[in-house]
Amino acid sequence: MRKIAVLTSGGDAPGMNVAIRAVVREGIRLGCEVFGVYGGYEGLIEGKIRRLSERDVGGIIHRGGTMLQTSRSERFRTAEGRAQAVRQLQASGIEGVVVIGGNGSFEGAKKLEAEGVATVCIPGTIDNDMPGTEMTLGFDTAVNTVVEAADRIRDTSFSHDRIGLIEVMGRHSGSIALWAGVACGAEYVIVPEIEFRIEDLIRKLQASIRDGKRHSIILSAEGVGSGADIASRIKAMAGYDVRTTVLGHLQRGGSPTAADRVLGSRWGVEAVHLLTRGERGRLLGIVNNRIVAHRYDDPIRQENQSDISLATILQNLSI
Ligand SMILES: Nc1ncnc2c1ncn2[C@@H]1O[C@H](COP(=O)(O)OP(=O)(O)O)[C@@H](O)[C@H]1O
Ligand SMILES: O=P(O)(O)OC[C@H]1O[C@](O)(COP(=O)(O)O)[C@@H](O)[C@@H]1O
Ligand SMILES: [Mg+2]
Repeated sequence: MRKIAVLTSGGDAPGMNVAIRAVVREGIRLGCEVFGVYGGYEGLIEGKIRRLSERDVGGIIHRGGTMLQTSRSERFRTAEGRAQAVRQLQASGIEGVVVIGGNGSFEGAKKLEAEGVATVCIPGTIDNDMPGTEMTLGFDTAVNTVVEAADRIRDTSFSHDRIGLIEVMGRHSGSIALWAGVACGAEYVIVPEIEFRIEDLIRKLQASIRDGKRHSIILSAEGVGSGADIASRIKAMAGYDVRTTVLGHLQRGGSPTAADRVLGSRWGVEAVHLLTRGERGRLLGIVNNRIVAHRYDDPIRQENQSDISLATILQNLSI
């Protein structure tokens, strides 16, 4: 395979640029022509494809977002849209595509593979909700961003004897809330994977207050609903002063952590090696710090889908 392309799709994630850089530089090192598709699957349909040099991916290793930009493409969900995408690749003589994205993008990559295009998928999403991997690209950075914010909110919550409720991202996943919750010493975490009873939360807050601690940090994942609604219910039932912060897209940007930079580099290089060896239809992952490549048609185990044992640790360590 001599012509390969790389694209980013779905929600952006810190570290996507690192993976793009690795695909381009390793591809060229091995004698390939490497193309960037601009704007995810939507850009592919529109033929926004440009050859990239090693220099074109200089100065991006430390930058969040994706230099190729991304999209959520309704057209790519249709057979006509995908047929147009395949035609665009054929017109440029591209035989293999590295797709960097989340679970939706992975579904798209499987469809592209079924249409005859060789694909390898790199799990890139802050949500950490993909099968076959203990970690997704961008998750570590997002967790660190949340921890930094939560530390700041704890400072002011302590000063005012308040409850700080922080709503974090995770479309259907509590992973960010669980990891950041343990890391910032949160008193409570509310995630879609665990049934939430507001009475339990209020009992815990009351016990803290009886014990002389009058501030607490609660992390709620967006998948359980609005943090502001939960805060209103706490106020209505127990009368506590609760301030809500929705971190939102703050969590999606920013410079990737070293862990994400190393992961993105390893996956980018591996994706190129697979395609140039003719191994296609693979979803990359990391398990026990080893890079793995699952075949799309293998039953892919979820290695670490929201480790809810973290909620028990958090519960037992917070007082
Ligand atoms: N079942 C599917 N078939 C074809 N394309 C899909 C499918 N699911 C998702 N996609 C494509 O992948 C894009 C990104 O998916 P999305 O779920 O929004 O983000 P992410 O990949 O970050 O999880 C979608 O906008 C769509 O173009
Ligand atoms: O970019 P948008 O459209 O605001 O989407 C927000 C969603 O994207 C995420 O930030 C990341 O999810 P994906 O990587 O799967 O797209 C979710 O946590 C959130 O629910
Ligand atoms: Mg997703």
